[in-house]
Amino acid sequence: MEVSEANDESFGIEVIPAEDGKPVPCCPHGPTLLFEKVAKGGEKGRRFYACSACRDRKDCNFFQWEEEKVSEVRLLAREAENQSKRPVFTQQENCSRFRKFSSLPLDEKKFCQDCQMLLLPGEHGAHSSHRTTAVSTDQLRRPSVLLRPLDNKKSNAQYLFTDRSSHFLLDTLAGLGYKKVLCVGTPRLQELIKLRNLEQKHEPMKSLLLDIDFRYTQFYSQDEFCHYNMFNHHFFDGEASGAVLQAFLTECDGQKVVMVADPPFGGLVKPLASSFSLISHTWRKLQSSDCSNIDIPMMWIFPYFFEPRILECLPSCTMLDYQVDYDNHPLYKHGKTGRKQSPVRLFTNISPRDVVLPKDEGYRFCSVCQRFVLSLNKHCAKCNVCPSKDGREWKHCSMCEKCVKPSWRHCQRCGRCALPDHPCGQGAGQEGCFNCGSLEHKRKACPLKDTHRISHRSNAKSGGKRVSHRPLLKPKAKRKSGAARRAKQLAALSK
Ligand SMILES: C[S@@+](CC[C@H](N)C(=O)[O-])C[C@H]1O[C@@H](n2cnc3c(N)ncnc32)[C@H](O)[C@@H]1O
Ligand SMILES: [Zn+2]
Ligand SMILES: [Zn+2]
Ligand SMILES: [Zn+2]
Ligand SMILES: [Zn+2]
Ligand SMILES: [Zn+2]
Ligand SMILES: [Zn+2]
Repeated sequence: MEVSEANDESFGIEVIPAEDGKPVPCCPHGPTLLFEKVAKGGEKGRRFYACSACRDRKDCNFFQWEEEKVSEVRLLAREAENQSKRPVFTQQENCSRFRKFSSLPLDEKKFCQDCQMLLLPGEHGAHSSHRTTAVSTDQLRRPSVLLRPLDNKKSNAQYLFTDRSSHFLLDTLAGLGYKKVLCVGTPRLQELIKLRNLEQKHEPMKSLLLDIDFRYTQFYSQDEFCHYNMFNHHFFDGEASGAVLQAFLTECDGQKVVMVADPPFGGLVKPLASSFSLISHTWRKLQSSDCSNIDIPMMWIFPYFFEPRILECLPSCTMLDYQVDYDNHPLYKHGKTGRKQSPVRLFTNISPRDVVLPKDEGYRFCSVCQRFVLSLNKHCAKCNVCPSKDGREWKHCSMCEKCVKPSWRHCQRCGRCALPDHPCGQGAGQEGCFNCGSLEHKRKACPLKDTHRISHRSNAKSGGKRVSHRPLLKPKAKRKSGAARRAKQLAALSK
C-alpha cells in the first residue's frame, strides 16, 4: 500500500530492536537506538547507534558503530557531556522556585523570554538586558501560551492543539468516564485539565505530563510532570519518575486511566509503539483484575498516512476520522489561512463507536462500520467500509476492486487507478514522492533520497567519510522552507 511508505523506517534505515541485556550507549537523551541501513534489494548495511530523539546532528551528534570499541577516555568525555546537558535546576528546585514565584506581588513576577524561565527577584539584574515580560496569574496557569513553542522542524516542533481540538479530546475522555489522563507530549491537554479543575464545574481529573521539554518543570510539581523521552521510554530523573508513573497508573477507587500521546510527526513509529507498549505493560501489572491481554486505553495522535505502520505495531487500534488541528501549524489548522483539512487523526484502542464525533462539524455515525465518520466519507457497499482517509469522498473502482481518491482515474495501461498525469507505464508516481514532493517518482526512487538524510561525521573507522544517518523531513541544503515543502507533500498527497 503506497501510504505505508510515509514513514521513516522505509527510507532505508531501520530501527533494530535492542537485544536483551546488551548494553546500549547513551547520549544526553538517554539510551541510543540501533539503526541499520538497508540497501536496494534488501541487502543489510552496517549498524550504528544514534540519538533516539534528535533528527538533526546539530541537536545531538551521537554516533557509534555497533561493533566499535570506545576508549575509556572517550567514555568519560561522553559521560561528562551528558551530565553537562542536564537542566540547570532539579525538579525539586524548580518546585520550590515556583512556590516562591507564585507568592510574589504581581509587579515582581517576570518571565525571561530569552532564557524561557520564570525569574525570582534576585535574578532580575542578571537578565536586565534580556527581553522580559510580566506574568499574570492566568498566564502562570497557561505555560503552553507563555513558553515559545519549540520550532525545530526536524526534531521537535511543538504544535499546540486549538481550543476546538483540546476541548473535544477532554470532553470525550471525561464523557467516557476517565478520571486520569497520562499526557505524553500533550502539554496543552494537561493545562486544560488543570484549568477545568479550577472551575469546579466538572468532576476533577488528574493528569501527568511526560515530555522532553523540561521548561515545563518550572510550572508543575513532581507528580504532575516527568522529563521523559518517548522514543526510548527514558526518564531523565530515573527511578523517582518511574515511581511517579507507577503511582499515576494505579487505578484506585475506580479512577480509570487513559493515555493521550501526540508525538512529533517525523517520529519513528516502531520506537514510539514500543514505548507505549511499555507504559501499557506497567499499567497492566498494576491492575487488580486479570487484564493479561488488555492494553491501557490510548489515543495516539498522528497523520493518517502512518495508519498502516501504526496498525502493524498496535493492531488493536483503529484510526478515527476526527481531524485534529493546531494553533501554530501553517497547514494543519482550520480556517482561511490554513489547509482546511488537517491530515492528523486519532488512533485509538477505545471502541470507535464510543468516541462520538461532533455532528455540527460534519461527522455522522455509520451503523455498518460502527464508527463516526466524516459525512463525505460514504459507506461503500462493495468494500463494506467507509473508505476515505483524507476526508474527501472516495469512489469505487470496479477494476481495482477498491475505493480510490476522487482525483484518480483507472489507467488501462498501468492496470490500476492513478492521477491522470501519472508517469504512465512506469508503475510509480501515484502519490508522489514523500522525500522531495515530486509527483514523478515514489520515495524509494527519489534521486535526492540520500542527500535528505542527516550525515554524521563518524570517527576513525569511517575514514572521515560522511556517514548517512537518519532520514530527515528536510534535506540539508537548497531546500524550500519546511512549511513550503510540507505544503507540496500534502498537495501531492491530496491529489
Ligand atoms: C506535536 S507536539 C504536541 C503538542 C500537543 N498537540 C499539545 O497541544 O499539547 C509534540 C510534543 O511532544 C514533545 N516531544 C518531542 N519530542 C519528544 C520526545 N522525544 N519525548 C517526549 N516528548 C517529546 C514536545 O515537547 C511537544 O510537547
Ligand atoms: Zn541525543
Ligand atoms: Zn534571560
Ligand atoms: Zn461505513
Ligand atoms: Zn469501494
Ligand atoms: Zn482502478
Ligand atoms: Zn498509466
